[in-house]
Amino acid sequence: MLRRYISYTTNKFTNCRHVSQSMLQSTVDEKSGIATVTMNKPPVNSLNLEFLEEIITLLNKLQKDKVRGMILTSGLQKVFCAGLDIKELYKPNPDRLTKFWTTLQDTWLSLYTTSFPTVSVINGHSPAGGCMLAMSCDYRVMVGQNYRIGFNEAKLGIFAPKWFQNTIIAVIGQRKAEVSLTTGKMYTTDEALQIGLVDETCADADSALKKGTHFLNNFQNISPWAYKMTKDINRQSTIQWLIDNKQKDVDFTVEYMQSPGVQKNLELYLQSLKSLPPLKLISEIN
Ligand SMILES: CCCCCC/C=C\CC(=O)SCCNC(=O)CCNC(=O)[C@H](O)C(C)(C)COP(=O)(O)OP(=O)(O)OC[C@H]1O[C@@H](n2cnc3c(N)ncnc32)[C@H](O)[C@@H]1OP(=O)(O)O
Repeated sequence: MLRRYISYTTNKFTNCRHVSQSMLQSTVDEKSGIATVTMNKPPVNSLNLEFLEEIITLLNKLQKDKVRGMILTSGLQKVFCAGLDIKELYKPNPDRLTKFWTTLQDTWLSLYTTSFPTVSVINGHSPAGGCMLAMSCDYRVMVGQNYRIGFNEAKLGIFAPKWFQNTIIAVIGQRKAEVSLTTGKMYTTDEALQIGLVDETCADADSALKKGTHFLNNFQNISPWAYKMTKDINRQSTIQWLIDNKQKDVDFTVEYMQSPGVQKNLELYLQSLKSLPPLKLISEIN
């Protein structure tokens, strides 16, 4: 098993504090208080149990450190996040799947309710759970024209649970969310901007980071308390639904995922991941 470690260092030349875990790197700019969190779990930043646990640990640490904002991005070449690790869902061990799904719920609750503003800089493909990660931030900047983003769960023969769907509805509205989720369409950068899945686009990652920082600078003169209260009230019904239905959601998912039909669909999808040439899959599923 990989040894996990956390180290903290301060770089006196850049005035940045670095936090490094095995799959996440975080740098806090001392002057602005903005943390840049880079996901680095090759090959595709898929969300497995251990990765989700690291995300929660880091979010708690950033909260404790009272950062003023966070930019979430990827250190990989062409993938922001490939969504849930399909290996957690295919032929699952029920105990691990229970822990995985509970941790996914907790990750979402932590990210969706942060006391500081958050931006995702989407510098690569971002399907399903990857798109959900981006949607759970307050603002999204997508880089370049080569990547796809969207909710392709239906293409895997599965569906997004209510709290996933409500998060999307809050961003793009009921009608667009329904079309997006039922068709499983993966959007180009321009299409994503057009339907409001992302707030801004730009040519390269550096400019996207600048745009993200620019958005976070809006909060320099906003009381953190006013920010947090406003966000909580705005997101309250979706958050409360999950808090009230956590166990029911876990029980349903664990049972549903183990059903033969779902397992067959996942098997076929995993095969297609192996057999299609690189990047063909994501364009095939448009
Ligand atoms: C009540 C039920 C509730 C269910 C709720 C479900 C909610 C969310 C579901 C999900 O998030 S499911 C995951 C959806 N994700 C995808 O469909 C992405 C599939 N992947 C791709 O399209 C491509 O891999 C990519 C992301 C565009 C990257 O392409 P690239 O050419 O760079 O890399 P590949 O060669 O395709 O992949 C490398 C390596 O990674 C494996 N892999 C890719 N995605 C995943 C994944 N999501 N989980 C696990 N593993 C993944 C892929 O199989 C390759 O493995 P190897 O062949 O190297 O072993």
